[in-house]
Amino acid sequence: MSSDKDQVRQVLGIMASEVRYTQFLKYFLESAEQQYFVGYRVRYYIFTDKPEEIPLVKLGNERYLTVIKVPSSNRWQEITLRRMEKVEKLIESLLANEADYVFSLDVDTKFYGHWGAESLGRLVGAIHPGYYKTSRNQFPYERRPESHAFIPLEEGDYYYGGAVIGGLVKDVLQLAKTCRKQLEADAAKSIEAVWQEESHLNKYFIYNKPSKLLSPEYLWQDLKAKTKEVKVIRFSQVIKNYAAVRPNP
Ligand SMILES: CC(=O)N[C@H]1[C@@H](OP(=O)(O)OP(=O)(O)OC[C@H]2O[C@@H](n3ccc(=O)[nH]c3=O)[C@H](O)[C@@H]2O)O[C@H](CO)[C@H](O)[C@@H]1O
Ligand SMILES: [Mn+2]
Repeated sequence: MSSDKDQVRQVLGIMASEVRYTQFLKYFLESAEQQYFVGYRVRYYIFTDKPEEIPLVKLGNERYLTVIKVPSSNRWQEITLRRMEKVEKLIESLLANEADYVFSLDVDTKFYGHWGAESLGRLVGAIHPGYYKTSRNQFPYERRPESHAFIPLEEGDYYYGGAVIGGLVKDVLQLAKTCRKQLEADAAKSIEAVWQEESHLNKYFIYNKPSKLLSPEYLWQDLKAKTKEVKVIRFSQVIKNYAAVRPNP
């Protein structure tokens, strides 16, 4: 696959920023302008219940931002659960003919280092920074057989973070659609997977393996101590006061 700049029509970042998460957007966008696909056509899509709180950030040449208003939720689990549905709808309604690649990203994050074409692939996942040293039977996969996200102890390759999902628009659509259906099937049985959409993502990746794995360089957490093995941190979750930013405990 060539990822030459002229052959990539557009790369997109999709993120949810609901309830009090708009406060993270200024740093997210400012740092993305410095690091994320610089030199490519990029369009950010931001889902929010508070469009008036989206900060004005100066965007570079051929970089655009679209705000999509969504209803408010009272449960943070609801917000993350519905990300798959948002990604699916957005790709179906807008992106199919507009872009080649898409990434869904958490907004409570900052870019500290270059993130470019080396991250592109048909289907892209990132290894969760909390579990790259953990053995498989300790991964926080959904372990209740009643859930569609269920993974038995002897299955699975890695534990992937829900904060970074990417790939070709067509492949990300397939992922989002499948996970959305599984989430709905669980909801119909009144079961919510232990890590919501992240649990379903992990299940999907067992049977539909990512063609590219991003190391925890691409998904770090500011609160984690620096380690010898991860030398460059490119994208990292900021430290947040969960009680202050989420709508419920
Ligand atoms: C590092 C990583 O992989 N983090 C994942 C993890 O915890 P996190 O603690 O990172 O979850 P989180 O609170 O950041 O929520 C995920 C994302 O949902 C959005 N949001 C959430 C709550 C809210 O009130 N408003 C709002 O806009 C926002 O874009 C946020 O970045 O587990 C979540 C599922 O449970 C997601 O899979 C996250 O991606
Ligand atoms: Mn997050």
